Amino acid sequence: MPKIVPGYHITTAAQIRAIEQRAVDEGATWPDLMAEASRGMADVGLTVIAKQPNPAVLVLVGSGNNGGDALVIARHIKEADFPVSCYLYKRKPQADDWPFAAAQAEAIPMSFAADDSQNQQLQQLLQTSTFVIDGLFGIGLSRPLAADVAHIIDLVNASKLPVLAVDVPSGLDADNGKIWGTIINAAYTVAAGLTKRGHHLYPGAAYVGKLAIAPFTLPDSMEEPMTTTELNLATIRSLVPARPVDGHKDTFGRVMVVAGSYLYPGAAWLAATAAARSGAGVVTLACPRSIYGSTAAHLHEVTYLPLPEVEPGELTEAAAKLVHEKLAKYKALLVGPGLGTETGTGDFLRALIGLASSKRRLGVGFLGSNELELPTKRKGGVGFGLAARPKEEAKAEEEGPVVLPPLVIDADGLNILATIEHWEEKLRDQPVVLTPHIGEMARLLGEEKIGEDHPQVALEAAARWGVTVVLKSAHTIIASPDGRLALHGLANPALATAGSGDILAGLTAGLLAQGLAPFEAAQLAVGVHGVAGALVREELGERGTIASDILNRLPLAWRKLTEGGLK
Ligand SMILES: NC(=O)C1=CN([C@@H]2O[C@H](COP(=O)(O)OP(=O)(O)OC[C@H]3O[C@@H](n4cnc5c(N)ncnc54)[C@H](OP(=O)(O)O)[C@@H]3O)[C@@H](O)[C@H]2O)[C@H](O)CC1
Ligand SMILES: [K+]
Repeated sequence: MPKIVPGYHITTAAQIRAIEQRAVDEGATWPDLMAEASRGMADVGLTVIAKQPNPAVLVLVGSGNNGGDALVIARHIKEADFPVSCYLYKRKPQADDWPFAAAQAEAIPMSFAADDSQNQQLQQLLQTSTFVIDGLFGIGLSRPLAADVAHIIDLVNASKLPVLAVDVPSGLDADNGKIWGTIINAAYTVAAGLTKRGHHLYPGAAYVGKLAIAPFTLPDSMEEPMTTTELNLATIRSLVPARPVDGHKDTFGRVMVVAGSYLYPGAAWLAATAAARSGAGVVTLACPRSIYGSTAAHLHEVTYLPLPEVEPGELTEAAAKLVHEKLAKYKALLVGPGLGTETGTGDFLRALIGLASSKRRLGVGFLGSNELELPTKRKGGVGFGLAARPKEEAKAEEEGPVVLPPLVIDADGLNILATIEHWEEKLRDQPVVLTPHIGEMARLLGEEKIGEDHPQVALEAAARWGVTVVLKSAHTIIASPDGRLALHGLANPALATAGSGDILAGLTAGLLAQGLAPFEAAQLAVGVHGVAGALVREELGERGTIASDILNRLPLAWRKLTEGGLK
């Protein structure tokens, strides 16, 4: 089985070039590669063209191999007996340009942008055409578009004709979804061989339209490992953990959710309910005393650990001790949603995860950590370890060291973290998932705003901090410290509602409790959250939806994932 799987692996421009090179090293020729990819792209185009009453196709041809593909596609359209003409940008007739020569041999009409300074020919062609193939630029575009070609793209978009983009819509940066000035607004995009990161990342992803993949014989082996995967229904499904019929509460794991405050009680409710709806066995909500009564009055499916406050809205370091005392049985800990960022709450969080506080340093370690150096007796150490190991549990109780289960830090937990110098020292290489949105990410990085290449930002941060990072935006990115990346390309405005992040954090913790590794738990949480969001949109539309609509559709989302669809 090839190591590279279309629809699963996503490439960068450099990776696709390495793949092409390897295919050539293994005996393929460049014309072979182009012929194969272009055949698949033409087939997608022809299915649409064939449905039009009097189709006439205009093919835009650039100077590189994307334009080469477009010329081969033009021939296939001609062979299928549909009228076709080409408009060439910076592509001069040259003897060694075989795609050009082959198209010319078929007597396909050619117009040259170089002879059309006012774009009159182009406008005429657009008026007499019913369909456009965009082969101006593919993965070779990595600088702002020249004004002349930007104008060509604007005219094509203004024509409102359906466009099929060859590999990527021209104007898109294939590596990061950036738009180089302007971009073809494609109704269809056919990726050559594999999808590229840019297909899945906004703002460019909004112009991709329906995305298909043209088959391309992939080399069986690649020196450079394929590290980016696509979170689609199939891949999400593959992550769902088995649910033994004889399972019980502890089989499915206990989750401790530390969330909520006087001003933000709803976040606690959303995060804890999502953890419960993740399939976890038991959820305990550790929330400030000031909201305990009202929360417990309507959230009945979780157990509670009311936490002491300095005053309503501000926790104390003593609350951390209380959580530590209960943690031994828990397989995952979520901290942050709606906590607020008061000073006492900051002290609480530092103490909870064993980060140095202004007053003193508490030792905290993590579950499953080899490097855990638990502090000596009675010093109140905290580390990561495997929960519910009776001996260690007893030892922890006797000696004081606290073992943290896999941890999710979200929202205000991240805002507090960002105020602590070298916060990553404690978390590095531990089973930790951070779930920042763009603003929280900037704070964690100590920057005003993050770079435009979000996958790169997330990957570098995950590697630097040694934790899994879920960078939330219209296209959520999940980066593992070992360099793996998962992209969830389906933007869903129904998910962009207050409280949606609390649900994602609760789901992630719930899946960690069920034994998934951080990168897998994060992907599945993003995936099932997305499926629930899609169900909300299907049923209620995009406007007026609230976070609890998503929460209520989580069971259906699981059913859709495990039973393969709803009736
Ligand atoms: N398996 C596969 O993925 C296959 C992909 N194929 C197709 O090949 C293209 C990539 O082709 P490439 O030639 O590397 O690059 P492009 O065609 O995208 O563009 C390069 C040309 O564009 C010029 N350029 C670049 N930026 C600009 C700009 N801002 N303004 C104007 N012109 C620009 C560039 O000129 P230079 O001056 O930089 O040299 C090039 O002339 C891929 O996307 C697929 O469609 C193959 O078919 C094989 C299989
Ligand atoms: K293109």
